[in-house]
Parts: sequence; structure tokens; C-alpha cells
Amino acid sequence: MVTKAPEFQATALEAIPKIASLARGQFRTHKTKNVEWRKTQLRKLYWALEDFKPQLVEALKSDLGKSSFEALLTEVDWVKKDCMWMLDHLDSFVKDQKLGSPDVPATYSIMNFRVKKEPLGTVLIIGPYNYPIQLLLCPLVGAIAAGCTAVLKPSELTPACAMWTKELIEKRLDSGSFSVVNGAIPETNALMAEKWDKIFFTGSAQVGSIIAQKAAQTLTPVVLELGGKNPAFITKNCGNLALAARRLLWGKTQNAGQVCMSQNYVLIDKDLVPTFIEFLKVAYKDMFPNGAKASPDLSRIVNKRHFHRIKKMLDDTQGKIVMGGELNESELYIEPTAVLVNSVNDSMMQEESFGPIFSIYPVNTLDEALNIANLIHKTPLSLFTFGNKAENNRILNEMTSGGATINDGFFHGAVNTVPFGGVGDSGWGAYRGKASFDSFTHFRTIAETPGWAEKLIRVRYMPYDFKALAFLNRLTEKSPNFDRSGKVVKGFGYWIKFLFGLGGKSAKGAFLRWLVVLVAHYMYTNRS
Ligand SMILES: NC(=O)C1=CN([C@@H]2O[C@H](COP(=O)(O)OP(=O)(O)OC[C@H]3O[C@@H](n4cnc5c(N)ncnc54)[C@H](O)[C@@H]3O)[C@@H](O)[C@H]2O)C=CC1
Ligand SMILES: CC1=C(/C=C/C(C)=C/C=C/C(C)=C/C=C/C=C(C)/C=C/C=C(C)/C=C/C=C(\C)C(=O)O)C(C)(C)CCC1
Repeated sequence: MVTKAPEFQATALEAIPKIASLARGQFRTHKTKNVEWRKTQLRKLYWALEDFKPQLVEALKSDLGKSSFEALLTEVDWVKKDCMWMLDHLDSFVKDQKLGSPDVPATYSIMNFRVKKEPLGTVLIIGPYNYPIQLLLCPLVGAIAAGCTAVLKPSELTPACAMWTKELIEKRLDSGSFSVVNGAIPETNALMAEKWDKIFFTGSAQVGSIIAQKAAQTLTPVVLELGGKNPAFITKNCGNLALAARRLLWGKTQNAGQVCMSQNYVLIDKDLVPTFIEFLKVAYKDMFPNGAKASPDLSRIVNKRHFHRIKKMLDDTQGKIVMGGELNESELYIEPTAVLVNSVNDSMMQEESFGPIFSIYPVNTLDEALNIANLIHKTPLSLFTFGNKAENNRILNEMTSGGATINDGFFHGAVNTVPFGGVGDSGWGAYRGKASFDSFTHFRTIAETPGWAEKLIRVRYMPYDFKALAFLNRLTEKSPNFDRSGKVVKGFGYWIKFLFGLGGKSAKGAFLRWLVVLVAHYMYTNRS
């Protein structure tokens, strides 16, 4: 029998400054600089997740109706894998990076330039409700790896997960170095009143803006992982429309579409629309042979407020529901739903879905699709392309996004070791894999000037000597190979290189050409 989650209890407001101060104090002991200490914390986190697995799976069920399959794949095991990956690579990440050519000119090579990887300090991590374990603890893996201490603020909308997270972190990790503050706006405000060395926020753009403004007052750096209105493009040349339908439906069924990087709307060649809808229905039937409501796999909407937010999008649409459409408030159930729309002003195009619903918008050309997508949201978190190679490249070239997947739903975000983040108003900064370590690290450049070099570098001292400066410039300055209009000038040096390199553009190219010439010459002279 799995123990029920402790009843949700917000952290006392007056305790919050002490928690923050304790975490800062722990950082000042310098124990986190020890890489073995960090590894021990990561190992403890791994085992805490393993040991609390039944409680977390149950909590995800009670907070979000999440299936145990998804609870393991995308939350508990996901973070465990993150710990293991970080443990495997931490030794190489923490090493000083020696700076040589091309960063340091040869003339300065005696200064032993290097980059030291320093922990930023004490950080605040604020999480959202949709993946309450993964999106709170993966940034923590980065923070621990980098040598930071941290205070975590889980979403109050997933109370069972929040309470277990507090227990597993505070019971298993170094006391005081890692703490969890539970609560909503007042508790977050109390946390924001403290000084942090970095704030890592995942959530809505609206709250992200509040956090960024508050952080700016103390010049605190922030990572923002926000939402977006993400487009999918399907062109006439998409090849396999049935596959596109199935893969896009996947994006709206995992976690009942409460995935910030899944598609909001599909811009599709108008001639493909009827077939695409048929394929969506086939895929739906495959995934839910007994209907979505009866499926043990489909999550529920987190609460009534979000249920009504999503319902309102459907109530306000002028479009036609072509798949799904069933809602049940008492069960917080919303069926995976597709709506065929014909206006960019439709609620289904203008609002962030963040649920199992999406719109289908027929277009005449790819130009039209790109114009619409750039109009709806210029910097979405993701985009998806289903076209031929040239079309996919064109879409990627003419529209930006945090990340993108060609020929699938949100696959670029389904691997935990590659960088993940938004662009513009869908987010600042990235994490996962090495990016998680980097996100909490200060890359500190160090130079070391040997005493014996004093004579060589005396040019910098007053009284200044223009002759010495001219000499230094002769050693260090490179003359341009371009004129004032920006055109490359093929001067004497270029033609010499061209001649001796036999037209090869690199040393390797020149070497290969010389090799061919020499082999040909050898064969010619040794022919029988
Ligand atoms: N880019 C990414 O990785 C992700 C982005 N999201 C985005 O998050 C949103 C859904 O998550 P929610 O939990 O509803 O986000 P939210 O922004 O409402 O809440 C996130 C966190 O901020 C706190 N918070 C809420 N209002 C606050 C306020 N006024 N002042 C200070 N703190 C406050 C909450 O307690 C919670 O811990 C969607 O917009 C979604 O697109 C969600 C998951 C991942
Ligand atoms: C098994 C063999 C092979 C290989 C098999 C392969 C490649 C299997 C692939 C499985 C797939 C596609 C699994 C899909 C996993 C999806 C995941 C983990 C989704 C995660 C979603 C997340 C983390 C959501 C996050 C949400 C966020 C950030 C948000 O709201 O923004 C071979 C190689 C073929 C050989 C034989 C054996």
C-alpha cells in the first residue's frame, strides 16, 4: 500500500528568509566546490527518486490523473536518468578550460589563459504544474552539478507532488543546502524578496514577466522557460500524411496536451484537410480503442480553472469540431479535440492551448502559412514541419522558435540530454544535458602573467612609447583581406596560397590535391 501524500501545507512566511539565508550560508562554507560532494548529492537524489517512486507515481495520479507509464517515463525515471548522465560527465564539465588559439593570440600564450567553472551561488528554482517532478528537479540536477545550493518552489496546483518533493529533498539531500518552500503567490513573493544568484523559472509568460521585473531590481540573472503558441506546418509534399496526423496527435495526448512545447495549431495545405482529418480519426481510434475517456493512459486537466480556460477556447471558437469535443467537468476530462478554423482571430488560434485541443487552419501556400505563423507568435517555443527537404529548410529559415522537430511532434524536447529552451518571449536561456551545468555556472576567465615576462610586456606602462606600440601592432595586427565596401580582396597573399595550395581552400584540401598530383606523377613515371 502506498502512503498517501501529506496534506498540503504552505511554508510559514516568516520561515522563508531563514531558509534562504541558510542556503546562502551553506554555500559560503565552500563545501559545494568539492566535486565529490556534488556527486554524493546527485547519487542521493537518484536513490531518493527510486525510493519515493511509488509515492510520486501515486501523487502524479492524484494531482493530474497521470498514468504510471508517463509518471515513470517523463518524470521519475527521466530525472533519475538526468542524475546518471550528469554523474558520468561531471568530471569533464568541471575541468578548467585551457584557452589557446584561436581565443588567445600566440603573442599572449605565455599568460596561461583559462576558464574556471565556478558555481553561481544560491539559486531559486520555481516550477510549474504540468510536469511537477521533472520541471523542478532537472534544473536542480544542473544546480547541484554546478556546485550551487538551492531553494525549490513547486507549483501549489500539484499539492501531492509538492509535499513529496519537500520530503524527499529535505530528508535525503544535504540539510539546509537544498530546501523546498511550498505555497502560492505570497510564498513566491517572500522568496522573491530574498537575494539570489540566479532564478530559474518555468511557467507562464505572464508570471515570467513578473519574476523578471522583480529580479531586475536586484540585477539577478534569470532563466525563463515559458509557453508559446506553437505552429505545425503540413505541405502538399509531406509524404506521409497519416504519420503526420498520428505524430501530431501524440503531442496533444501525452499529459493531456499540457505540454508547453506541443502544437497549438496546424497550418495545412487546404487540399489535404479532409484526408488529414480522416487520418487523425484513425490515429485516435488506434490510441483509444475504447474512447479516450475510458483510457487509463490519458491524464486529466489539473484543476477547474484550467478546465474552464480550455473550455472557453472551445466555447468561443467560430470553427467546427472535427474530432473529439467531449468534456466532463466533474472528472476534469477533456477529449483530444481538433477544430477546423478559418480566421487567425479565432480563440483557437489566439490563445495558448496547453491542453488536448488544437486547431487546423487551411492555407493556399507556404507563404501564407509563414505569414500567419509569424503574425500569431513570432517566437514560439517550438515548431513542427512536415514537408519536403526544401520546404522544411525554408520554414526553419524563415521562422524562429525555441526548438523544432522535422516530421514529428515535440521530439526535440523528448530527449533529456540536448539543450532545451525558448527564444524571445517563449524563454531566456536553456538547460538539459551540459546546458544544465552551464546554466548554473559562472565561466570565469583567469590570466596568469609570469614575472619573467615583464620586459616583454612593458609597452603598456606610462610614459607611452609609440615606437613600442608600432612594434606590438606589427606582431599582433592582421591586415584585412576586404575593402571598404565589404568585398574580399584577393591580394598577393591569396594568389600565393592559391598557387601553392593548388586551389584547395584549406590546408587539408591543399594536402589532398598535392597527394593526388604526386601519386599521378609517380604512376606516370613508373608506368611499364
Ligand atoms: N518552457 C517550458 O519548459 C514550460 C513552460 N510552461 C508554461 O507554464 C504555463 C503553465 O504552468 P503554470 O504552473 O500554470 O504556470 P504559472 O506561471 O501560473 O506558475 C508557475 C509558478 O509560478 C508561481 N506563480 C504563479 N503566479 C505567481 C505570481 N503572480 N507571482 C509569483 N509567482 C507566481 C506558481 O506558484 C508556480 O510555482 C503555461 O503557460 C506553459 O506554457 C509549462 C511547462 C514547461
Ligand atoms: C529499442 C531499440 C531501438 C531503439 C528504439 C527507440 C529509438 C525508441 C524510441 C522511443 C521513443 C520515441 C520514446 C518516446 C519518449 C517520449 C518522451 C520521453 C517524452 C518526454 C516528454 C517530456 C519530457 C515533456 C516535457 C515537457 C515540457 C518541457 C513542457 O511542458 O514544456 C533500436 C535502436 C532501433 C535498436 C533495437 C532496440
